[in-house]
Amino acid sequence: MTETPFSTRLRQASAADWDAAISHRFVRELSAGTVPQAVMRHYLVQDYQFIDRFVALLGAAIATADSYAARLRLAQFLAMIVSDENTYFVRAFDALGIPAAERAAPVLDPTVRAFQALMGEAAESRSYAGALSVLVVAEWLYLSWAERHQGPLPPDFVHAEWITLHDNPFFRDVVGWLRGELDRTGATLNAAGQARCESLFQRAVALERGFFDSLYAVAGEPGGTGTVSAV
Ligand SMILES: Cc1ncc(C[n+]2csc(CCO)c2C)c(N)n1
Repeated sequence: MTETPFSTRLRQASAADWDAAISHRFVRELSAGTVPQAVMRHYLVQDYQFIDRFVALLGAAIATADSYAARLRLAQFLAMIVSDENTYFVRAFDALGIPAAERAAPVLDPTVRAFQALMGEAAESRSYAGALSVLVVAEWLYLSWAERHQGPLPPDFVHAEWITLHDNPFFRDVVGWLRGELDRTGATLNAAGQARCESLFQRAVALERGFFDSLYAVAGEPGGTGTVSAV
C-alpha cells in the first residue's frame, strides 16, 4: 500500500475552506462571465499586489531549492508569471480604465495584507518545503477551480483569460511538479517541520477563501457570504 502524499494530506486537512474556495460565487460568476464589473476591478487591483509578493516568494523558493533542476523549473515558471500573466493584468487594467495609482499602490484589503504577511513568513522561513507549502496552495487551488469550468468561455477576455491562464497543459504540469516537490521534501521533515508546513498551507487556504468572500463585502455587492474566515 502506498502512503497518501504529503500534499494530499494537507489538502484533506483543509477540505472545508478548500471546497468553499473552489466553488465560490466569484469563480461561478467568472465561468458564467457575470462577475459585476466593480468586483472584477477590485479583485484585479488587489490581486496584482498579491502577485508582487508571490513573485518574491517564488524567488525565495529558487534560493532555497535543493537542486539546480528544481531552480531551473521554478525560474521557468517565474518567467511565465512576469510575462504572460503580467501582460494579462496590464491589458485588463487598460480595458477597465484602472488609474496608474491603483495599479501601483492601492489601499490594501486586510485579507491581502494578511496574505502578503503569510508569504513573507514562508519566504523568511528559509525552508524550501515552507515556501512550497504556500506556493502549492496558490497554484493548485486556482487549477482546481479553473478545471471545473465547462462549456464555452465567457466573451470578455478579462473573464476568459483568467480561466485559461489557470487551466492549460503548462500550468497543470507546473502544479503536478510543485506538488511532487512538496511531497518529496515534506517526507524528509520531522513532525515539527511537517506541522509548520501544515500551518502555512492551512492559513493560505483560509485566506484564499477569505479573499473571495471579501470581494463582495468590499465592493458593496449584496449576497457576499460575510464569512471572512482568516484575517
Ligand atoms: C489570491 C490568489 N491566489 C492564487 C492566485 C494564483 N496565482 C498567483 S500567481 C500564479 C502563477 C501563474 O498564474 C497563480 C496561479 C492568485 N492569482 N491570487
